[in-house]
Amino acid sequence: MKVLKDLLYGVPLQAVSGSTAIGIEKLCFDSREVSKGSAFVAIRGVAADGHAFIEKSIASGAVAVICETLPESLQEGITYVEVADSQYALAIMASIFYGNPSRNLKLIGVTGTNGKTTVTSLLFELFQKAGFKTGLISTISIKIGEAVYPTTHTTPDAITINSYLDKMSEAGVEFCFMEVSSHGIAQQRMGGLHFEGAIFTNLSHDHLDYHKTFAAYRDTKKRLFDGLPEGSFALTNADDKNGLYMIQNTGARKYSYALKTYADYRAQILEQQLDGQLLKIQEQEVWTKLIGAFNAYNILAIYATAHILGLEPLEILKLLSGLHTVDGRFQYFVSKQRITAIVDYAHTPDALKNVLVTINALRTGNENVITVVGCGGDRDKSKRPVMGHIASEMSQTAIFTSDNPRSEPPEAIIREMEAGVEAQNTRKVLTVTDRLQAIRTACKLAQSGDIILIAGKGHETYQEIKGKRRDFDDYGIVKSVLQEATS
Ligand SMILES: CC(=O)N[C@H]1[C@@H](OP(=O)(O)OP(=O)(O)OC[C@H]2O[C@@H](n3ccc(=O)[nH]c3=O)[C@H](O)[C@@H]2O)O[C@H](CO)[C@@H](O)[C@@H]1O[C@H](C)C(=O)N[C@@H](C)C(=O)N[C@H](CCC(=O)O)C(=O)O
Ligand SMILES: Nc1ncnc2c1ncn2[C@@H]1O[C@H](COP(=O)(O)OP(=O)(O)OP(=O)(O)O)[C@@H](O)[C@H]1O
Ligand SMILES: N[C@H](CCC[C@H](N)C(=O)O)C(=O)O
Ligand SMILES: [Mg+2]
Repeated sequence: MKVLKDLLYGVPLQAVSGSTAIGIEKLCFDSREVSKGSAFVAIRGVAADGHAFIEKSIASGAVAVICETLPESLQEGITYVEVADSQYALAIMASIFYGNPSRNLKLIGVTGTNGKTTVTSLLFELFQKAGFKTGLISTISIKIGEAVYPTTHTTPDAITINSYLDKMSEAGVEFCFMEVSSHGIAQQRMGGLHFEGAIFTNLSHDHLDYHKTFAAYRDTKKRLFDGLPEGSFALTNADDKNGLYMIQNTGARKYSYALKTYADYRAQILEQQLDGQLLKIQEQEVWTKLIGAFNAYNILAIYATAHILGLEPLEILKLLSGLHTVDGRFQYFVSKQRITAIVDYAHTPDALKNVLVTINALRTGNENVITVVGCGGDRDKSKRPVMGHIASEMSQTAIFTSDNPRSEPPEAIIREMEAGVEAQNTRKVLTVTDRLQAIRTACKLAQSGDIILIAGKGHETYQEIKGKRRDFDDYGIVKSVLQEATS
């Protein structure tokens, strides 16, 4: 059992009512999770205000309440702690509750609009293969060595993060690679963590529904680097126009990587084909199964990180060439009819453009590119016309369909995508609201040699419509449709 006053060490307090020398069995930020002996942290969120659930949490057994505003009437026998920032308090308390596990291993955070899952997952694979016990916290899953755990967020809440870091530390994990989303930073989910280093991939349009302006989104990402402890490292993409800005105020050791400009770590693309590309990294050639300029950046960031963390260049290059593509990231197969189907998690304008640039560079003649794409509901609406524009401009046929409409009418989302299509491209666009039918349509339209891109959902195994999730797997579906066509 933990003692409340120990959990509050380092949390700026505004007022305390009751004893802090009490035992705490469980730490919660959701009243529905509270049980006897819990400390309940009330958070003002986007949809609700945790302060409204203080009484409910006490009725469920909470013995301490941490909040930004004390309730008007205080209950006897309950300890109330007023803090300026509940989210920060939760993060610090969660770290202490689990014994500050981030200090028992080397934790490396990866942030940026695109490439976080790719970079963290491949660093995980590389360090495992190099013989280290390794951990991963990513959009797809959480891993501790060979053990795999499902996850709901790219960056989980502070309690979940610390509970997994604790498990990792118990299992003897030496390195943990973790995706750091802008929502995670804004909500201080990493508040009490000790980072060994952080990596910046790139910055482009996303999540403006939440951050409102691009500058606010950018500055949220920068906070990860501003907060790095002394002795840690900050690695940035010097080709990205915000790359140097990200690390300008950090106290960490600074490193950069780039394909175009001067940087500590440099790479060049020598050859490119569907099953891989040949890169030159720091004057050494290496073959990788991951294609596209965007993946050259990812591979270079991985090389630089492994080098900064002490691996030998030749060993890194050998391991890099053995890395597999990440689920749902440029995951492809070629059917018997010689149709190439690619499933990719491009759900931002920049990612969609990068993937289509890569695909178009693979065309040798008159092959058609058929893109099936939609945009998620209840999320950044301003990316919809931009993605509609890119898909119609860079494909011979674009089939606009549903992604995860969530609570929005799918047709309304598609209308917003259509608004970005230029007049000369409208004849290239088909609308098939049902994603399964859209994939079937693409398969029917494709001729031998053509390339089908199914973008936006990547590894996801569900589709969320009107708040309900049903099984859905882009890769499994396109594979079975194309195989049925030949059987
Ligand atoms: C908009 C957003 O990010 N919301 C996250 C946030 O919720 P919130 O604090 O706004 O929650 P809220 O529903 O307003 O409720 C406020 C408080 O009241 C509490 N409550 C609520 C109801 C109740 O009965 N009792 C109770 O105590 C809630 O637990 C909460 O503490 O904090 C929660 C706990 O950490 C998250 O689960 C939740 O993620 C929602 C589900 C979500 O969809 N988030 C997405 C957008 C997200 O975080 N995405 C990023 C990826 C972005 C990227 O790819 O770059 C991610 O890291 O996954
Ligand atoms: N370095 C990169 N630069 C630009 N685009 C990229 C890069 N790496 C991957 N992409 C594109 O972005 C998509 C998502 O990649 P990935 O899942 O690695 O990003 P992420 O940052 O983890 O995304 P999320 O914010 O959803 O967690 C890929 O499917 C690909 O289309
Ligand atoms: N990490 C992204 C995932 C979007 C994936 C897309 N398929 C959608 O549902 O919008 C986000 O939180 O916006
Ligand atoms: Mg991710």
